[in-house]
Amino acid sequence: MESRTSHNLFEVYLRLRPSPPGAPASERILTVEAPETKEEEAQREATGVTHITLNPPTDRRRAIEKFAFTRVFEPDAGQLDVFHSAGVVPMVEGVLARDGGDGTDAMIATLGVTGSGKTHTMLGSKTQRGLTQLTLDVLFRSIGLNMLEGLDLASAADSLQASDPSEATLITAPNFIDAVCGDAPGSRSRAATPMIGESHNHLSPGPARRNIQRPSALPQTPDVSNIDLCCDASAEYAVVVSMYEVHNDRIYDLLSPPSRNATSKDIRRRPLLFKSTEMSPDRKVVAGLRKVICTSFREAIMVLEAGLQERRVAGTGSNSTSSRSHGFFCFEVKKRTHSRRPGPWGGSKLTIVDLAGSERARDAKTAGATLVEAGKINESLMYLGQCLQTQSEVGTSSKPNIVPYRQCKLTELLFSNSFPSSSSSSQPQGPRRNPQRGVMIVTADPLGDFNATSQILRYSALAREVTVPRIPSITATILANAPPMAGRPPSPVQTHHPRPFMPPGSSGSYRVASSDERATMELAALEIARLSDDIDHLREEVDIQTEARMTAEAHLMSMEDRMLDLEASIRDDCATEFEERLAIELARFKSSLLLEQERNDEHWDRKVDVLERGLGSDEADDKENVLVENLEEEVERLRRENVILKRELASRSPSKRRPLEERGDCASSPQGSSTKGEGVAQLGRKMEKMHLSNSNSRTPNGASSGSPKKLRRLGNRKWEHEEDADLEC
Ligand SMILES: Nc1ncnc2c1ncn2[C@@H]1O[C@H](COP(=O)(O)OP(=O)(O)OP(=O)(O)O)[C@@H](O)[C@H]1O
Repeated sequence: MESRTSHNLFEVYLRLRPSPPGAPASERILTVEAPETKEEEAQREATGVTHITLNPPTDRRRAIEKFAFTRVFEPDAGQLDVFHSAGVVPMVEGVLARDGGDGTDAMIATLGVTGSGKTHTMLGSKTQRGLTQLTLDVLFRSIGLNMLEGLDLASAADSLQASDPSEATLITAPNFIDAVCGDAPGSRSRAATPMIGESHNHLSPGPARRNIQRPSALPQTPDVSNIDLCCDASAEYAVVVSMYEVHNDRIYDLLSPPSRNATSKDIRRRPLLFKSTEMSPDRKVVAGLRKVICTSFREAIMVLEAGLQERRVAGTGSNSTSSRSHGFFCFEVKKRTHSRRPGPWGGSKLTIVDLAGSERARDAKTAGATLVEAGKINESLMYLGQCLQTQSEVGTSSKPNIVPYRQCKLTELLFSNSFPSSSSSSQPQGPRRNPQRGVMIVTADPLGDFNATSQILRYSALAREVTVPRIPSITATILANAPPMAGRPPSPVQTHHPRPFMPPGSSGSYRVASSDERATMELAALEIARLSDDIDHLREEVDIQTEARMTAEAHLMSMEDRMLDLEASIRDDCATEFEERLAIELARFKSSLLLEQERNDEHWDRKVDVLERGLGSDEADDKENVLVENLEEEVERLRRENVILKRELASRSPSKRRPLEERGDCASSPQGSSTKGEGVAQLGRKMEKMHLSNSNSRTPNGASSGSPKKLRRLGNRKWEHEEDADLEC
């Protein structure tokens, strides 16, 4: 079996946890086999142990499997052994990029069954440092004097914030620590989670959160002060820490306090988005995190402790050590040229991942929400397993290997930086980043659950071989039915190691049987062997089917959850759209109502106009009527005057009695044959005519030659003269 290493995704190491003292060695399911040849021994000295054997429990008839890893750490391996042998130091060197440039991202992750030692490996214990502390110690020590100083921090914070592509809120470590530690004044108040894109002064204390205790003494062992790496001498550095967890396929910030719902007063954590940014279109980032700028190892450890506490409390509601979520601890090593006019910030990041432990729902006896949670964890680990298996199949498969890492948040976060970034069309000049270097430390308990351990090993091993197929122990079966041999206890070896079928009688230790009996026994043995084979087959089938059913159930649960989410979002969308449309329709209705009102008003205005105009024409008619009345009055008056004049004429001398006839009556009767009666009637008509012509030809000053007043004022001489003329006629 060839163990092969991958340079693209992860180097996979297996770490066996020590067994409790007094545990029976016979129950060990994982063993490291001793080298059988000198060559094997030499190779082991050079590379260390690379294979592990998985022995099924004795009550099961399953094949013995052998798994290959980059290296297997036996139970006695300490934290420092793992730190050195897993190649953490070269990874830190890659992140520091001493020869200039941005460096290479690094990721160290642990994978294993619950209780197998993942957290112990990554975070250590009260007395021992884990890989995280050791790595950070080396990192900060190596940066040394090139670390940004306190005085420069204020100005650097702004530029760090500006260069961050993840819409994060940056805060300095002293302020963050003051806000989260129980001894900080005013730290008891809980402020809201900053919104995405929201920023506040990174020098002011950020919102307070759960109170944590300042650790009085941090573990000092193992000591890594002898490891001294070089950093880029021409650069100044800052370390930006962010922490988040993946729980039920959602990402939550561990450095932001949960916000309190305004209405229900519930404390809620807002899930974050994992999205592409303009600055790095082909690389995704977790958007909206809170990040803390640390300039010393101690600060980084304090921030780490705060995030871990949040993870414990938020994940389980208690300070339980069991990880119910996948924890991501990111240390972005920012660097820029160290000169009077510093250049832009670049750098790379080191991510430490403490994955949740896989657990068999049947064995863990979980129920309800915890079962769903366990289902989600198992589902995400199954997807991770698929990705890792793709890596192990690279050498054996002729098909192009596409890592299916987009199936869940966990694998997206773990693998999205594992491939070289292609410069996008929008940024053709953009820097081309190296794929991250990844180390996966698989932890296993040699005394742990066989099925769970077997599944994890199958997922993660670089290669696998079924080395010793277990043949049913036919002889043992037959011998078990045979009468015990006198004076000799049955050997335990017989139950563990297959032996070829020995026909009774070939050895003196068996009783001599007749040929018939032998033939029957041989047939029986063959039948038993066949049945045992069938049973083995069926058992394996059942195991596979059970595993598949559990996976399907977990998948179903997650799908149901997604459906609910989808339904909720569709409902939200529908409600929003309905409200928008309602608002539009209301606005339209209001505007048409206004228009209608305006039209009505206009209509009424026009009606009023018509009415007014109608009333105006009536007035004109009235004026005409008044004029007619005036004329009638005038005629009446003239008639009266006429009567008066007639009376006057009648009272005058007979020689002067026909003055009016002189003025026109003679014209109407040129023959002079008109009678006296006709003359009087004509006079009346003349008078009316005269009056009308007077009224028509009235001069502006009111003077008229034919005015009756003037007529009245005519002197006697005139009348006489006129009368004379009449007479002449
Ligand atoms: N290599 C080791 N040396 C000493 N003790 C260990 C080692 N590995 C694990 N342990 C102990 O085993 C216990 C369980 O380990 P740990 O909490 O690290 O498991 P885990 O895999 O992180 O579990 P979970 O998935 O539930 O978080 C702890 O008490 C730890 O101290």
